[in-house]
Amino acid sequence: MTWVNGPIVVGAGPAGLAVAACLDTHGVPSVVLERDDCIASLWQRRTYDRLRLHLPKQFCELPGMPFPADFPEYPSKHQFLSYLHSYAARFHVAPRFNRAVVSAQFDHAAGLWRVHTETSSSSSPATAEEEYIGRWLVVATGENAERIIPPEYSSSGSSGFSGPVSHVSEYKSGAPYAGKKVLVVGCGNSGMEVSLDLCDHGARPAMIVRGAVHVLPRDVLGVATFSLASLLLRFLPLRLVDGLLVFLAGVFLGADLPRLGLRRPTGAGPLEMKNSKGRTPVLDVGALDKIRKGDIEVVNAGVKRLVAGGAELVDGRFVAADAVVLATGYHSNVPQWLKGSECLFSGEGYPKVGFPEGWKLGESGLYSVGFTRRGLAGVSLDAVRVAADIATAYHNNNTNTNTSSSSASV
Ligand SMILES: Cc1cc2nc3c(=O)[nH]c(=O)nc-3n(C[C@H](O)[C@H](O)[C@H](O)COP(=O)(O)OP(=O)(O)OC[C@H]3O[C@@H](n4cnc5c(N)ncnc54)[C@H](O)[C@@H]3O)c2cc1C
Ligand SMILES: NC(=O)C1=CN([C@@H]2O[C@H](COP(=O)(O)OP(=O)(O)OC[C@H]3O[C@@H](n4cnc5c(N)ncnc54)[C@H](OP(=O)(O)O)[C@@H]3O)[C@@H](O)[C@H]2O)C=CC1
Ligand SMILES: O=C(O)C(=O)Cc1c[nH]c2ccccc12
Repeated sequence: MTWVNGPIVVGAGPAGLAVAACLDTHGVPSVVLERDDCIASLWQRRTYDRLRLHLPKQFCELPGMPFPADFPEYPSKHQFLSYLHSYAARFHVAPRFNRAVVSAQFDHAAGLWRVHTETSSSSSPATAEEEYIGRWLVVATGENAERIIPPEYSSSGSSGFSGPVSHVSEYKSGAPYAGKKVLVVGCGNSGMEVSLDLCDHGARPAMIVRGAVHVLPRDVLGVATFSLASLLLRFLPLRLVDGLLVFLAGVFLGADLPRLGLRRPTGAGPLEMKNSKGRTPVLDVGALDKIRKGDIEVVNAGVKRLVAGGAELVDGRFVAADAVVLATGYHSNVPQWLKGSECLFSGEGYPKVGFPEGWKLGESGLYSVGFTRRGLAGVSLDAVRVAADIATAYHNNNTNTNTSSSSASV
């Protein structure tokens, strides 16, 4: 059992690093528990080679340390990772790796959090278990903790398809797919960008687009669309900004998107959709051109099941494929390990109280960082608030403890 004098932070992605760094600047020690063997494992292990930040860098930096001045407006994943390594070093964040939190529960009698971890190593079949105990628990496991594999693509849902079926989190580049027909499922940023990458590597992608999607230009006349939106949001209501974004998309991307198979949702606009449903608008970095040229085929139907040589669609059609890449999204894993806090976290693993309040959850010392569907900017906002709140309690607590212990010793 390990007593933690300070908060226990679960997850060493940007959110865990940011909150631990902010705590450090407040003079509060913390223990960061990470299931993987490195920081920012989503970025390091589960993303493709060509990935760049798709918001301008000023919206993606963590509290207390700007990106190096020579970074481009949209840093590459390698640049982002080198920034994160420097960030962790600068703020003395040294996570405990290979510790997957399997349960965390508040012990009401003791007024403390009890956190259990498991370590499985490839060299030994035995699983090591540990218990950490502390007054505060910070959930920083992210909105993208687990990949989504829809049932029609699971081995039990498919019959006779012999090609590889993988999730986009395993995709590095299109090189192994050269000359192959690849079914890409999903048209979020991952599906669009992987389809583009497959084209660039001489593969032939067909992209399953079963619903509607907001596509925006990443930049408009050299200005980042996101910067423009952030500026407009200072003066105008969200609905109006969304209307302007859709108008700009029509002007700069063309009015033929529905004809290409990319229908825009009729209800919520792009930012409203991001905030309410977590569905990020696609920021186009070149896939649209490839769709227009016919290099990426858009298939407007869901898949019923995978069969020999391809996929049977729900409308009865057949699409040939040698391989399938699932760009079907991610989900939070908080309900799997956070016990007894169902009144605070939804079944989907998000705080029940929405932005901007969801960073502090109840009175038991439970906090969350990175669940506001606002990307890295949201992470930073949460981290600053959480660290300041915990620091106040930590320093008050220490003052009281010191006073009582010194008076006891008198
Ligand atoms: C491909 C991709 C690109 C993105 N690009 C951008 C972008 O350009 N700009 C932007 O603002 N946002 C972007 N995002 C949003 C993304 O959510 C953030 O970039 C960021 O990674 C969120 O940080 P996080 O720490 O909350 O989550 P993560 O980066 O997912 O980190 C969570 C950490 O918790 C660990 N963990 C999970 N469960 C456990 C457990 N039970 N026990 C211990 N550890 C655990 C994980 O291994 C991981 O290291 C992108 C997301 C994806 C998937
Ligand atoms: N920085 C960058 O450049 C990048 C950022 N990202 C970010 O990562 C996060 C995750 O993105 P992404 O991986 O694209 O996931 P998303 O959740 O954004 O998209 C999932 C896609 O899969 C589709 N889908 C889900 N289930 C099925 C199914 N059973 N059959 C057919 N289609 C299905 C969805 O369509 P439907 O609407 O029909 O459910 C949707 O199009 C986002 O926030 C995104 O912005 C991702 C890549 C690059
Ligand atoms: O790329 C992502 O996943 C992000 O979460 C970044 C992001 C936060 N808010 C947005 C609004 C529009 C497009 C991207 C984002």
